[in-house]
Amino acid sequence: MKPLVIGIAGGTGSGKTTLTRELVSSFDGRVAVVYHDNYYRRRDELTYAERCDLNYDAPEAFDNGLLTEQLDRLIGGEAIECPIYDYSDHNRSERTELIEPQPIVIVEGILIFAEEEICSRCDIKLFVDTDADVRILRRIKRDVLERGRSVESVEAQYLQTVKPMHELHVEPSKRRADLIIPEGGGNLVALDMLVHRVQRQLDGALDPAPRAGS
Ligand SMILES: Nc1ncnc2c1ncn2[C@@H]1O[C@H](COP(=O)(O)OP(=O)(O)O)[C@@H](O)[C@H]1O
Ligand SMILES: O=c1ccn([C@@H]2O[C@H](COP(=O)(O)O)[C@@H](O)[C@H]2O)c(=O)[nH]1
Repeated sequence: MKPLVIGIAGGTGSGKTTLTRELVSSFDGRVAVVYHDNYYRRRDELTYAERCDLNYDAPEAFDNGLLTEQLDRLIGGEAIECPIYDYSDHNRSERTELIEPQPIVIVEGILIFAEEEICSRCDIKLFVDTDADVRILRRIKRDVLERGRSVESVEAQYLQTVKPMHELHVEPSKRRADLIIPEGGGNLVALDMLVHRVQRQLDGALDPAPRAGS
């Protein structure tokens, strides 16, 4: 049977990964996760300083051809060797990760609904909605502690690219979502409803992607 593909989008720091982890633990062993971030383009031709100045919040920053090709293979029941991205180096690492096919495939990333070819492959589209001030506070903390950045660099990047690209690409893509979840994985009511819905689809009690009026 074709796996159920769940897309999880939302701004940086909104809580996408937290929601993804909640779903993975709710459907233990039955979920494959594909992070759009792992498909940032390889930029070996640039120096580290040049890579620091790139715009990582526009759709062109990603190798969407590779993502859709690998996603289709996963949906078709094949394992994939997914690239692994190194945020500290602003480049794709040499390592890959084996992802086995599962009944549920989660695709997560800030811009997945801004890309028709990814959006159209998602049976359930979730958008995690969190206020911008909360997101930037979380991002400063995470980027300094986990991604090797200074507070000054996070501030500069946020004002130069992250915020304008969020307003141009991420926020409008919210319209394509089936469900908007305030605060993502911290929203226990939404999580509970979502888990029940996914379970019913796995049980075959619902059409794969039912639409109003259909
Ligand atoms: N509902 C929440 N309440 C408090 N902190 C949260 C909540 N959701 C996520 N966080 C924290 O915010 C940070 C960013 O969350 P994460 O899920 O990684 O966001 P994203 O994947 O959208 O960038 C993490 O440190 C996470 O623990
Ligand atoms: O080299 C890079 C690649 C990406 N980023 C930033 O990452 C976020 C997306 O990750 P979230 O986990 O959704 O926050 C995006 O806003 C990019 O700006 C980076 O800083 N450097």
